[in-house]
Amino acid sequence: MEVEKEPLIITDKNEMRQWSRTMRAQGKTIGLVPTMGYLHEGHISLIRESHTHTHLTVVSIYVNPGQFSPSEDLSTYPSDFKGDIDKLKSVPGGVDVVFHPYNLYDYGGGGVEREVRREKEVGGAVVSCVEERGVGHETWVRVEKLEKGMCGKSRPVFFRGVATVVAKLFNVVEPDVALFGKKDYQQWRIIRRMVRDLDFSIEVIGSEIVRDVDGLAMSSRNVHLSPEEREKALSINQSLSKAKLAAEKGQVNCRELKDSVIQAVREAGGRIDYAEIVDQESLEAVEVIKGPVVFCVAAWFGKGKRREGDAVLDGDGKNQVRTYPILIVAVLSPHLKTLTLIFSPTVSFAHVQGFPSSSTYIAAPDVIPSHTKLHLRGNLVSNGCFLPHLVNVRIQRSSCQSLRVVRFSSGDACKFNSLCMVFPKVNPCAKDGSMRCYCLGTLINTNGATFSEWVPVVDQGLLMASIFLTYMAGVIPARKLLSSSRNRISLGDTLSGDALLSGRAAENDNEEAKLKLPWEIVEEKLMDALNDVEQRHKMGTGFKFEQDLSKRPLSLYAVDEGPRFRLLWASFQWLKKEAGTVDNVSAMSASVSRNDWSTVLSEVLQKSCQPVCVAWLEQELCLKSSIPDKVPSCS
Ligand SMILES: Nc1ncnc2c1ncn2[C@@H]1O[C@H](COP(=O)(O)OP(=O)(O)OP(=O)(O)O)[C@@H](O)[C@H]1O
Ligand SMILES: CC(C)(CO)[C@@H](O)C(=O)[O-]
Ligand code: BAL
Repeated sequence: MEVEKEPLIITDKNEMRQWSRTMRAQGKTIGLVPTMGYLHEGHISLIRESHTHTHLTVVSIYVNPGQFSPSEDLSTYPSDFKGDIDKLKSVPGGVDVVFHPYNLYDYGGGGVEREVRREKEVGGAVVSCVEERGVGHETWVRVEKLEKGMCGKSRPVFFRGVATVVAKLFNVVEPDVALFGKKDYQQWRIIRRMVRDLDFSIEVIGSEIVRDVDGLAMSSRNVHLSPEEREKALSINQSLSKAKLAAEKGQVNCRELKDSVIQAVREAGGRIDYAEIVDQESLEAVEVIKGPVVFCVAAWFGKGKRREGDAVLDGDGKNQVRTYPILIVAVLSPHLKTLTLIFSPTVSFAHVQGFPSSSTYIAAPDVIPSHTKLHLRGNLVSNGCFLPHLVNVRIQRSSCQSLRVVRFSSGDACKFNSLCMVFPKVNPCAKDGSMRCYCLGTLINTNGATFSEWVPVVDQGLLMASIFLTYMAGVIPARKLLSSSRNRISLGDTLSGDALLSGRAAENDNEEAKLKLPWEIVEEKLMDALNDVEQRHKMGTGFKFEQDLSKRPLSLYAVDEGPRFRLLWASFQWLKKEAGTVDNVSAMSASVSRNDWSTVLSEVLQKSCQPVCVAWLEQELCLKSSIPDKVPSCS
């Protein structure tokens, strides 16, 4: 096992708080990933997400007795602390601290742990294993409305215990950001509400569900499922996927959508706890889909073992392809060896290797883990034509995930015009909702394109979109690393999401940089990148354009290092100019709220994406020589 970083293990609350305060005094930001241990890829995805937001990451491992009633499975909850630490050691980027308290309800001498006989808790009293032990803890946080439905119905003390222990963790760890999985959708919403209502100064981020190779949402309790039960439990995800597809095709009647899921789960031998389509914010049941909703399901399989799953439906049942919460996008061409993918909604990165032929894929983001190497197998193009189709793609990783990929037919190319780009979390300031930008549709004129022309045109547009996302995600090479890691600055490396090479991440580390305004920092980095590229070209170590570039102007080769930085440069100038028109963004940076930022960014992006892409495309298509001699301006 390759050790990335040895986490510091802290068991004492006061020591934990002291560590956090020391780090914060040094200007470091802290991300907290609360867990109950027995870690899997779902947890790891939260850690990766944390890396994109903060300097340091704390993972708490604590099986909280406060959220279990005495009749629930506290005593059989799986645990393997040593195994957890081993997993955490090998997470890319590492974990700084594992907070593993023995008892978070120990206040030093006040309470007495004692056995209470089971009979005492029957009779309607709402008690958790904390009260049962008589430790004297009596303060609970309740998020009164949101906790009522779904899981709250069958587990009356659950959310009270979750909200309370998370509030305690927040007070002990004092994080800047906290990360939760949307697998437990209601829990995530409840924590967000608690943070808002109690004025915690913490950003709560929801992370997409990570599924196992068979499609089952990863979960610590899955270990209790027998292979047969596991197989049956897949009915939740499978029927939810069908319901999601039906909703995307226009089915807005929730009764019918729910019935189809309930029936499928029952037929597989599951006992439904709940199957609800609810408003994403209020969690109130919805009868007809008109806005953003989420379909939550919990069912029992086997002896009291339960699986949960959920699927976010985009509210507007009228739209079809357009309502995919895309992006991305693999841009695949036969001559390419690797290519960077950028996935929304987490704006994460991956290389694609070994793809078989020219194709463009749009992947459903809910099933894509971040930082993933993809290996596409089989002939994905049949009869020279793309059919809208779902295919399974294996991901090269020890724990394989399944990846749903939507292929578009050449006939669907027109639909592509109306595809909206979604920039959900282009930066940590983005709101929970998505920022939409319709720039691609008009840029790519696929009308009348033949099959062979269509792919490169679309590829080109998508790649440019990716570059924008990359820019916005802060993945611009850091100044201090440019010279020392020159040989690493290739298309793949630069976009790999490697925290070391990430402009935003490196920027956070750079004390000097903090003193400057964001625009200046980015400007400097870009200038360095461009100078670096030019120098390497002069020294003959840079990328050589293909001889026949002019014959294939839309080839992806046109977007190698130099052009890519020039596009970023052009984008930057445009963004700067646009930013000036909405207000002086540099000056605003210290004062605007995070939500204002996302609105500003959204507007700026919408106004600037298309013209800058067009300007850049014009520049690049006119390039006769292989060596760029000047930085183009797009104004
Ligand atoms: N498959 C997953 N994808 C994304 N996030 C997940 C996934 N599984 C768990 N999480 C998140 O990890 C955090 C810690 O969860 P927890 O330790 O309870 O694990 P779990 O797998 O959810 O356990 P359980 O089997 O009890 O449901 C929660 O925010 C949870 O939503
Ligand atoms: C948030 C949490 C760690 C609180 O104990 C738990 O409910 C979980 O792991 O989902
Ligand atoms: N992630 C859910 C924790 C629980 O079921 O207790």
